[in-house]
Amino acid sequence: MNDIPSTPGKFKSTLYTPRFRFPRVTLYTLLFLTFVFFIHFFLSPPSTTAPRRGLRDSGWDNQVKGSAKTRSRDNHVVLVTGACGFVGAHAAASLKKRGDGVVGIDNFNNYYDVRLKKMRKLHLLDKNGVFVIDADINDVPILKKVFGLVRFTHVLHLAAQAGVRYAMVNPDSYIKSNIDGFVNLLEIVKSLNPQPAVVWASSSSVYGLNTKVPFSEKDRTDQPASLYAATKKAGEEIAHTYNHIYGLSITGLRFFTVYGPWGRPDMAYFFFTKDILKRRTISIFEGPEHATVARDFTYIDDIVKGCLSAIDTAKKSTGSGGKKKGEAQFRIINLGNTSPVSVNKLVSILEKLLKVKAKKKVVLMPRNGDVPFTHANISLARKELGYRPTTDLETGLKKFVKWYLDYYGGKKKSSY
Ligand SMILES: O=C(O)[C@H]1O[C@H](OP(=O)(O)OP(=O)(O)OC[C@H]2O[C@@H](n3ccc(=O)[nH]c3=O)[C@H](O)[C@@H]2O)[C@H](O)[C@@H](O)[C@H]1O
Repeated sequence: MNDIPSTPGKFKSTLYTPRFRFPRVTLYTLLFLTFVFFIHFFLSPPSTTAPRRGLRDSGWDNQVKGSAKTRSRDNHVVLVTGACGFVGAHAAASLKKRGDGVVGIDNFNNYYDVRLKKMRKLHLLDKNGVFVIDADINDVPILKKVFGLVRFTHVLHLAAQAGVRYAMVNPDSYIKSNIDGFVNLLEIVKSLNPQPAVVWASSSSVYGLNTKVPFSEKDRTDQPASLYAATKKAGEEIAHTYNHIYGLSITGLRFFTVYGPWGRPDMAYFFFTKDILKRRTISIFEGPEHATVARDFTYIDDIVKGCLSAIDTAKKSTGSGGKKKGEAQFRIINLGNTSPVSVNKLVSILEKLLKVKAKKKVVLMPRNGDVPFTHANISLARKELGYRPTTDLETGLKKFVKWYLDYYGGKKKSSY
């Protein structure tokens, strides 16, 4: 009976009920803020610059998952970094064509013509259903998001700052991509469960001033001639550390001067072609005492076969969540052509294919990171990967020139 109010409207209770009243000013402020919030939320136009590319893109997750779907019995799901680079685009397309799940990532930097990277994406990747995330490998949140969306079995790490001579112009970019970026990627990969196996691009340039030919993986690689080479060599040591501490399965492939259709415009065979067609003088390097400068030019299709086979023969990583559970595979393998060709010969093949006589000047090789000679011993690649390069320079350049003329044929007035 005690609870029945004695007077209508009043509760007689022993419980203390605080009577709270907003001060008038606070109430008005709250009402005003709520009004502003609703106006902003419902009426403001959608932002055109997401705070971090991709993270707020609602279509992105599904595209990544779709692209990662595998049709092969091996169930390989591969993240390809540098997917719109020369080797990356070809490798990602080949993986997808054979039924692997493939997701690409590329930062589309402007080291060379970005349009070429976009055209590789269009012609080699979009066409084959490879989705490419526009992001840098130093972007931790993006990488974490991608690895959270998809359980990759392999990472084919081809993103890098390439080119030996440019290292004197922009040294920082080599550290950012080839060291920071690589470590960043490995840091994330090592903490995954399960950890994917890593296959990545090292370089013939690690042989530096080595004079013992052909270059074998056992030869010394402690005399780099360029910062590019030094960062690739550092990459090999870093890879070893992550293999040793965390049980990551890692294969480093030492590529020897890769060339072919959709190639890199900073490479000699590419800009020689352009300059010969434009009747500009090209410089042919020679060593001291007129020594011939030569390269073990390797055709892109052979390199791609080597990459795919490295993925297929990669053993599983043994660690998980950052803890090593046993010894893991660690490999470093040359991917070359085993038949060096002089730069002079390269030019004479181009002259024949282009039907234009080159204007040449022979100059002493500048001290800018170049080495006089490369020649791969590929015994290990044969044994480990069943690698057998089949394209000689003349055949490969023929395919390159055909592509070049098709690609640039319609762009006569552009300044490519
Ligand atoms: O195997 C690698 O790991 C590297 O291969 C490639 O480097 P390189 O083998 O040096 O190719 P590239 O520059 O095309 O010069 C070819 C030849 O032309 C000579 N050369 C060059 C320029 C010039 O003006 N004149 C000239 O004679 C020059 O002296 C050389 O003999 C990649 O760029 C590099 O990123 C890396 O992947």
